[in-house]
Amino acid sequence: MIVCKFGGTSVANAEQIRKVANIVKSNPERRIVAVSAPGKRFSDDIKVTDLLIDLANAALKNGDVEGKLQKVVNRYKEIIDDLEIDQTICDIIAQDLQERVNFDKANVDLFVDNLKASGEDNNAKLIAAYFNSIGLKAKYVSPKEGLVVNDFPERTFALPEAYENLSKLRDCEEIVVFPGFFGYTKDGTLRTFDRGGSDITGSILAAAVKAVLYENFTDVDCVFSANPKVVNDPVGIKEITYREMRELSYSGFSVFHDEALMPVYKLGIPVTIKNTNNPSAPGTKILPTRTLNSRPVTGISADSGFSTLYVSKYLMNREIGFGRKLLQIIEEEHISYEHTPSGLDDISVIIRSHQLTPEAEERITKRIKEELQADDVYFRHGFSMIVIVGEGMRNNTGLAARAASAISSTGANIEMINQGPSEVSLVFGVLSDKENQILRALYEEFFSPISVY
Ligand SMILES: Nc1ncnc2c1ncn2[C@@H]1O[C@H](COP(=O)(O)OP(=O)(O)O)[C@@H](O)[C@H]1O
Ligand SMILES: N[C@@H](CC(=O)OP(=O)(O)O)C(=O)O
Repeated sequence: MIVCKFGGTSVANAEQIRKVANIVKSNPERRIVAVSAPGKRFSDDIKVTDLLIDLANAALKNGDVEGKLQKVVNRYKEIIDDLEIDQTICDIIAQDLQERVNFDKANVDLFVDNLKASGEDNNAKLIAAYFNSIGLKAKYVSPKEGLVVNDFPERTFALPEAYENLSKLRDCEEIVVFPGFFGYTKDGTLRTFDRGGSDITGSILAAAVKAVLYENFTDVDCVFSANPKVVNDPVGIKEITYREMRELSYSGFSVFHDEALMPVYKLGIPVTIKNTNNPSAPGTKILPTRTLNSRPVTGISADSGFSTLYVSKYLMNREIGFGRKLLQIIEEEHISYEHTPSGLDDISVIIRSHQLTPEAEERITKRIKEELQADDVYFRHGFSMIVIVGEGMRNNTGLAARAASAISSTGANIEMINQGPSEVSLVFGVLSDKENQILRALYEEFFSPISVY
């Protein structure tokens, strides 16, 4: 049994949904299909999820609810008309959206989650109806039927019982069409995963039914060794390990959500990234292990939106518990951290900037000064992390020097270097203004002139 996930670009309009049906039809092993909300049809288009966030904000601030709701309905209506499926589904979608707009607004996050999730929920109903209209026996299955997630406000994740509950989908006679991106808490509250979280749903389903393969369909032939929107014609990756992919998707390879690897990783279920627009291309295989080739670096990613908290104190290294106390102050603000590069008397904590507010920064700074008697404490913003990843890196000397020299050729200053103990990745913190230039310079250093798949 194969679980497939089709991303927003693969279900953005009627033409794409026809391709999805053909892909599902072409292999009888494809029994479970997770779908996203309609995504971008062209580069300046707006994803349905973003239209829904806009609608939710209008509902919260007494904005143009009717106009924004109609915009969402129109996206579905166009698809329904083109696919020539029963029009009643359009009325069902309009009514569903109206009900969600009238939902309790006491908890703003849960209200927005409820509207956001309708993008995939309604698309799954629509796609199941289309499959049936062309004789492909299919059934819409709601995440209410077992995708149990944890309670608010912690980051959303599937509880262990979700896997047991969803395992029964194995026995479904029809093709299961399952909406991505959300689940329900034990008391029936809807919660979404992070943006891009339909990848996570597909992975949970694959693990639950113990699929032989999780196929993730998107709009590129494979995972490339660098973002194709920044680097011209990057090398395609044929095989990549879970941990290489985890590092790369964490730090900018938006093609696959980093949290989506966990459920399949535990069971060793292989993942392939494939193109809905070119399904015969072999795609990229994500596997527990791979044979190393002559190239030490598998991919280079870059992501912006980082801040650093800098703390210095003379004789910090002698003070037992300094690091723990510092991280506890951050924990008490419900903030997670990414890296902690340190010297003898100073330490930096790298944090995703979206978690910070001026008030939180002030509180943290004050507490570190008062409680830890630090000499110097301040935040800096506007950083990017550039990550070089490869299982072959640990057997290669001089790699960090080559990377540093490529970065310095752009005139950028390296603000931070971090190498994890597994030596599968090397992280450089730089100011964001040179991010793309640095990515291109590093690509040139490690991949040119080789440009074949
Ligand atoms: N290293 C990479 N390899 C392939 N695609 C990448 C990479 N980095 C970023 N991307 C982008 O990821 C996009 C696919 O992800 P996404 O937009 O989430 O698709 P979907 O709609 O299928 O969920 C590609 O169109 C590509 O621009
Ligand atoms: N629609 C949601 C979830 C998702 O996974 O979408 P996509 O498959 O288009 O990345 C989002 O935009 O975040």
